[in-house]
Amino acid sequence: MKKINIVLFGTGNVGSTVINQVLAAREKLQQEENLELNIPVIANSTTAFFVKQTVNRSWETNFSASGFPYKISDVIDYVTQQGYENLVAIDATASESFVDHYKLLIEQGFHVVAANKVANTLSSEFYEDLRKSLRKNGKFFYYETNVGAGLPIIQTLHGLYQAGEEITRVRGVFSGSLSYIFNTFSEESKSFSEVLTEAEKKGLTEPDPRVDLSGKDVGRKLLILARELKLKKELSEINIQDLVPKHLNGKSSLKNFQLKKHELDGDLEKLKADLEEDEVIRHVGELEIATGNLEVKLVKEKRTSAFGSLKNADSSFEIYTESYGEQPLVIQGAGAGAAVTARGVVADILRLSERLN
Ligand SMILES: NC(=O)c1ccc[n+]([C@@H]2O[C@H](COP(=O)([O-])OP(=O)(O)OC[C@H]3O[C@@H](n4cnc5c(N)ncnc54)[C@H](O)[C@@H]3O)[C@@H](O)[C@H]2O)c1
Ligand SMILES: N[C@@H](CCO)C(=O)O
Repeated sequence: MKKINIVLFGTGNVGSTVINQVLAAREKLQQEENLELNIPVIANSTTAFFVKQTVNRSWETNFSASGFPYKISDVIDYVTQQGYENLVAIDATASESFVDHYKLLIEQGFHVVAANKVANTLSSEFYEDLRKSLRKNGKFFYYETNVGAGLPIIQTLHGLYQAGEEITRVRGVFSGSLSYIFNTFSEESKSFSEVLTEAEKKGLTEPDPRVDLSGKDVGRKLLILARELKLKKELSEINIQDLVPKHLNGKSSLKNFQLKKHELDGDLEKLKADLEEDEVIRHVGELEIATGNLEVKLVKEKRTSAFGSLKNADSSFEIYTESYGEQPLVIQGAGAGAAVTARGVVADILRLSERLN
């Protein structure tokens, strides 16, 4: 039986769902694939919980009762003492600083699966350095959920690129959160801030929704795709329409933003009032390969158009290539949400496990 040992960082919406999905799939994987997925360590920003083999369905209670403050070195020492094989670190945090541990984890024997987009969107130098470290240590890095949550965007684009296909343009509603927000705001007579609160409660937004509203999250996704296509780009080079007023971002706290988010309502109400009867607002990202132009913006779309008819938290990605010609390859479906994202993380773990002994 092949054994995979998962160390999961981030027990929020996505991370906790990953644990539950792995536990639910364990028996079937053992019987059908001869594969044993264990989760001996789970950790959030302050607390870790270690067990000998794997956490069980009472993990939340056990984590609260027996978790303890930890440092990353405690986790490494523990898995080393236990002699675990096939170690996989899952980054289900949204942390800007957790990625500083990747190199150490890789050097200490971990493969990495990340829902967190930060590692792929820091400087090109960090990006290349991380890949050098993976090659040097014979480790793998999977991050399909970085773009389109559970949708197979990165693997599709990567496969086309590797196969020699000329990709000319990628255009899409990249953000599941903003899709939900603008789909709902365009249709219903609720204020923008009310709809935003709804999206937050449904676990569709980033932990800090300003990361979505500022366009940074979609900017990150564009950058990740651009880098898959070997374009040398930085986040600062993307033209991003920012929906958050300056005084509510930057040094201003998340708490202050939550108190004052109704200040966004005026501008967005005005945009909505300017729509024709057959139009809706959509948040799109565009990547033009020939010019290297990456752009994130709000647009007006006809209700009947491909993007105009999107529902719920659906994302839609149009990939224009030489062989597909005028009609792009389209990938569409829920672009945010804990269940679909966690499923994408579990699928990454399984793809990774196929490459391990
Ligand atoms: N929610 C979605 O639809 C979706 C889709 C695709 C990708 N993602 C990505 O998944 C990640 C998690 O999103 P979420 O909605 O579950 O967030 P969340 O806020 O619900 O959970 C984040 C978790 O990370 C933990 N954490 C923070 N800093 C940490 C650190 N330094 N070390 C260990 N743990 C730390 C927190 O304690 C918390 O448990 C984000 O990077 C997000 O961009 C989310
Ligand atoms: N906030 C993100 C979650 C998935 O990364 C989105 O809307 O797409």
